Amino acid sequence: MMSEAGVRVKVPASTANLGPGFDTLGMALSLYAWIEMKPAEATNIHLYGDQMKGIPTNKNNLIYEVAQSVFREAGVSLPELEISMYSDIPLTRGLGSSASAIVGALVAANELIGSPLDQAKLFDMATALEKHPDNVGASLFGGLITAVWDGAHAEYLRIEPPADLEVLVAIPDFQLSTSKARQVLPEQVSLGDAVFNISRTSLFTAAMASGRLDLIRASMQDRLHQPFRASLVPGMERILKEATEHGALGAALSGAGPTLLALMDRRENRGAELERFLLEGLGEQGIQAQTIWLQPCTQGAKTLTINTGEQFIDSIKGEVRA
Ligand SMILES: Nc1ncnc2c1ncn2[C@@H]1O[C@H](COP(=O)(O)OP(=O)(O)O)[C@@H](O)[C@H]1O
Ligand SMILES: N[C@@H](CCOP(=O)(O)O)C(=O)O
Repeated sequence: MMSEAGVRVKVPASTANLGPGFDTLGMALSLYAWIEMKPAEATNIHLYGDQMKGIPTNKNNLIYEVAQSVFREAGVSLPELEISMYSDIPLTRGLGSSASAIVGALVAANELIGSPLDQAKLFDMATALEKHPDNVGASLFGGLITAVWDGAHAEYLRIEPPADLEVLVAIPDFQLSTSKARQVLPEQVSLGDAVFNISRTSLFTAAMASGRLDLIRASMQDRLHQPFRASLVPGMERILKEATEHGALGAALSGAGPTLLALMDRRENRGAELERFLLEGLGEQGIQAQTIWLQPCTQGAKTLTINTGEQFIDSIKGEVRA
């Protein structure tokens, strides 16, 4: 049944790959976007927050287009929508902004028309749009996910991240689109490098599933994408190599970058040292960055209650970062 009052969805950011798990591993993070969607007489798109600059507010908007793909799939016609969105997820920095927008739009549009599509269908649609299941899986299901995609269907397993895991991200002040960061990757890799990554991804996944934070250092290593992307993020190579000497359990390029991510055990008391190391490592290369401490987010995209008369932006004020 159609929800005339509209629906509101909160969706987490995500970090993909976690080093070795290229296009496979993703983890939801405690940084969020909110999307509200209502049936309307004419389409109107309101975007709030500094992160939304430059995003179209007409029917070319990704949220609108994704919503229409849900309606098409469900055989429903709903061409005019009122959409509001606020996001704390920086665009084009490797924190899954496009995945969270896609997942938020899929979940909101589906809920708006009475949820005819199940989660598995939404995951397939999200992966087909994003082209890899890692970010969208994390934003949809929360926690750490390991996923496979055969071009039509995605399968995943969700792992509860260890409770003591903390995440530090250093977000450089420049954008790097995922498509540009994929263009530098080789078409073929050696058997040795494939084995290197399979073994680390397997160990990392098993370590996370069993709470063995001590195994992150050995397993958060990659030869498939980070070495090729290093030239796009000056300072990254040294930071990834030396972060464990400054309190990190391990470090990686977040998604396709340029954000760098370090995992830490919250019982360690070396957060300030690690933060300084990341900022100095980038600063030496002339790159300004913002650091944010985050937690793994255990919940995926969720629908929120809309109270009568409550304005979208007022309703989320207490929760946004800025
Ligand atoms: N809320 C949104 N509405 C419309 N487009 C968005 C939204 N969020 C992200 N995008 C699109 O996704 C692009 C970023 O995707 P990508 O290069 O994969 O980086 P990332 O997902 O790591 O932020 C943006 O440049 C923009 O075109
Ligand atoms: N596996 C992808 C992940 C891209 O993540 P994003 O957050 O940068 O969009 C890749 O490494 O290309």
